[in-house]
Amino acid sequence: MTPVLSRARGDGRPAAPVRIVHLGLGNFFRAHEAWYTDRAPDADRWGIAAFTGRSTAPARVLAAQDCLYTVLTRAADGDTARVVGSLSRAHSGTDHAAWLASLADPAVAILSLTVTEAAYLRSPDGGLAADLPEVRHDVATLRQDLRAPVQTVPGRLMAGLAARRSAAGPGSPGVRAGLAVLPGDNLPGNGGVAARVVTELASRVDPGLAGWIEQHVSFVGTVVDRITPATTDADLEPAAALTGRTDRAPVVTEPYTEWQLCGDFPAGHPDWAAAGARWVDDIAPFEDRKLWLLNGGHSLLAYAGGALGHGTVAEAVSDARCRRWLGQWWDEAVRHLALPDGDKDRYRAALVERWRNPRIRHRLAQIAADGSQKLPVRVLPAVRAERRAGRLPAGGLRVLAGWIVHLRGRGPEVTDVAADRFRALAAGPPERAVPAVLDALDPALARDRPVVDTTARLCRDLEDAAR
Ligand SMILES: NC(=O)c1ccc[n+]([C@@H]2O[C@H](COP(=O)([O-])OP(=O)(O)OC[C@H]3O[C@@H](n4cnc5c(N)ncnc54)[C@H](O)[C@@H]3O)[C@@H](O)[C@H]2O)c1
Ligand SMILES: O=P(O)(O)OC[C@@H](O)[C@@H](O)[C@H](O)[C@H](O)CO
Repeated sequence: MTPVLSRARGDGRPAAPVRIVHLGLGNFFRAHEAWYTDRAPDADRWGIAAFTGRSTAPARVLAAQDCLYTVLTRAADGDTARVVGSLSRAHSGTDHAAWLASLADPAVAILSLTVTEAAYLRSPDGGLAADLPEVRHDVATLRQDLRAPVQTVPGRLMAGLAARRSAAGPGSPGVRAGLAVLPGDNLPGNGGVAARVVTELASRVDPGLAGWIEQHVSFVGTVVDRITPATTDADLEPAAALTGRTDRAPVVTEPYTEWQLCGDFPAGHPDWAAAGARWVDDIAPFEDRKLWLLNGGHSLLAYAGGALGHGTVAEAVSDARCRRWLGQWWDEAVRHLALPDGDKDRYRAALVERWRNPRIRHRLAQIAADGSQKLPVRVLPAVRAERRAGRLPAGGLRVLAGWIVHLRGRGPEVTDVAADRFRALAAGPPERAVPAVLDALDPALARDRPVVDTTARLCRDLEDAAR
């Protein structure tokens, strides 16, 4: 029988001392930040302690193989494998004591997270959604006891930072406080978003902590790019064939990868630049390029392609109708991207190649989730910019129409933090549903007659094409 991955047998690298604590032990983190860390020349000094969201299974499976796992880089013509050893510890998210202790450790320099867009719990104005029951629960709990288990991501971050402040307090003068928070979710200004929800929560619980965070914690903005679909059982065998080891938790990803970072690391960081990451002074153009062209394009394929009956990105992008719609959306979006034309053209061409890779099975259902959180950042900025320029952007409106058709029951099943509200708004004839959904996304769009009429027409066209 093929032996299980094991450091004692010489697989991966020896576990490095923990200097990074990560929340969200998902596939993307393992194919991206942990992979860059493993490839950094100073990897032997930067171990990661990673915590799951809520489930205990990923931590258990990884711990049983010494926290080692295989990254299968899947090109159109074959796989290559790398055993990644940068995870030094894997914890269940339910182990709150370990979370607090890890962040109190003065050797820890970075708190990173990949928790999905929805988990930041933002209100429509971008601040913390303080009225949500789970946020109210965390505020009440933390006011009583800063070490008590909490439910939300902002609550967990705040509790961890409170533990760090206690460890660095006057009683422990030698303890270094400085820490960088490093989000890896697909949100514009993700560093600022994380800073805002955590500080707003802290202000409600312990205003002194909010001030301490401002003084000691830096929030780094990032753009992350590497298509990483959910692993299936069919991926276990190729991983074992390439490494000669049994791995119950391999990750499949594409060869293409990018990582832009912008911000300070008060207590240092691995030499990620040597592994291919790039530090930039202005991250906004890279965010727009990634979120509008890739993620916005993905959403178009998920909703419009899903309505046509496609199940994966590769299937949808092979459909000439979807490719025409993509081109239309991209032509609109790139007019508002502050990057050289050559860069935009290269990114577009690369995207089509990346998505055509038939060996990456990226399910449209995975991408379709949480449209209510994603469309406002992936599609609406370019739609608004086109309207300001006096144009009617049918490509962008088709993404919105696709989502409305999806909410009305076409394509993948609806999974959304606000599913009930948006499904109810999207019910009934398109003439009523379209302005109702647009109004919830942005009231100005619902007041814009040509936008409403065009979106309703695109909805009807898609529903006809889906029949
Ligand atoms: N998969 C990709 O191609 C990709 C690429 C770029 C960025 N991302 C970003 O990474 C995120 C995760 O993607 P993934 O592919 O790893 O998904 P995944 O399903 O493998 O992992 C999601 C992770 O988020 C955690 N999580 C979800 N809700 C949470 C909550 N309320 N509290 C704490 N943790 C929570 C889960 O526990 C899990 O660890 C995406 O939502 C996206 O923002 C993904
Ligand atoms: O993971 P999400 O839901 O933010 O978005 C789905 C995909 O568009 C996304 O995961 C991309 O694959 C990724 O952003 C590529 O870098």
